Amino acid sequence: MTNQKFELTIGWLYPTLMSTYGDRGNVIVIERRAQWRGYDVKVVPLDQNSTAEDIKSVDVIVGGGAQDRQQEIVMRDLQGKKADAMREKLDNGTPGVFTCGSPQLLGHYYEPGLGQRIEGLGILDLVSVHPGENTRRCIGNLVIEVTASKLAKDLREMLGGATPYLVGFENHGGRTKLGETEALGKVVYGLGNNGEDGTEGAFHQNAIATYSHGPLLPKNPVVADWLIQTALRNKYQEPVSLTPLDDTLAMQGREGMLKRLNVDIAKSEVAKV
Ligand SMILES: NC(=O)CC[C@H](N)C(=O)O
Repeated sequence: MTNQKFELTIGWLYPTLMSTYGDRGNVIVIERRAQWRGYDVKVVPLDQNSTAEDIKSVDVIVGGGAQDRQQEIVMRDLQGKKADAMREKLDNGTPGVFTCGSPQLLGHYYEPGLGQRIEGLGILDLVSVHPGENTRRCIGNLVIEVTASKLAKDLREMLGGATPYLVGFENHGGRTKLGETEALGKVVYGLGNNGEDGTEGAFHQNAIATYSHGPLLPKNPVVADWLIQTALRNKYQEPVSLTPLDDTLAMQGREGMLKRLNVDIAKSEVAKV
């Protein structure tokens, strides 16, 4: 089979409500990296005008960060059949990347600094609470080592045996505590889920949840390729290997950031910020 046959549909959650923090970059990176390899790509907004069928039709899902007010509007819309469709997709291994406000909504609930608790979809076993408007926001560069076992193994393989580190930028008031859901990784620099237990993000089947904006994928193109590869394998039920792309600039950017943060990834110790 030639690459030309592959078609990839990206579902983008609430583009106008959940793009406050630049996570649109994740959609662009998946789209471009798939196009550069000759695949046909469609980007489908999954929002107030969409149905549960639209959610079911996509191969990979991207959800960005949002402010508390927008999260509430999204959760009111994402009910009933749409919620069921999201649950079914993620439980069955549709890959996705969900940043900050999105994972808060995929958990059991999010308690904003002001106002009522927002019930989540409960797909991820986690809860998020904003400790109040007068508390410090978690803002700054973030470096994590991916520890979620399946993802860590795949990324390590794709990186030729190197330890998978992700570089990003966090900006959140909410603190997340994980239940049974596996963490995405451990914090090497920054605060992560709550600034206390050293965990960052969550991983469920093939869904990546993270506090890392940046956006995440331009800074960590290997994750974009993992999402594309997983989506195509699921869809076509056959092994898919992606043509390598020249990521020299992204790699230089990562090196520069690690140097600036004084993170020695060889030691992988939790750095204090
Ligand atoms: N960056 C975000 O998505 C912020 C999400 C959330 N409202 C918080 O401040 O925790």
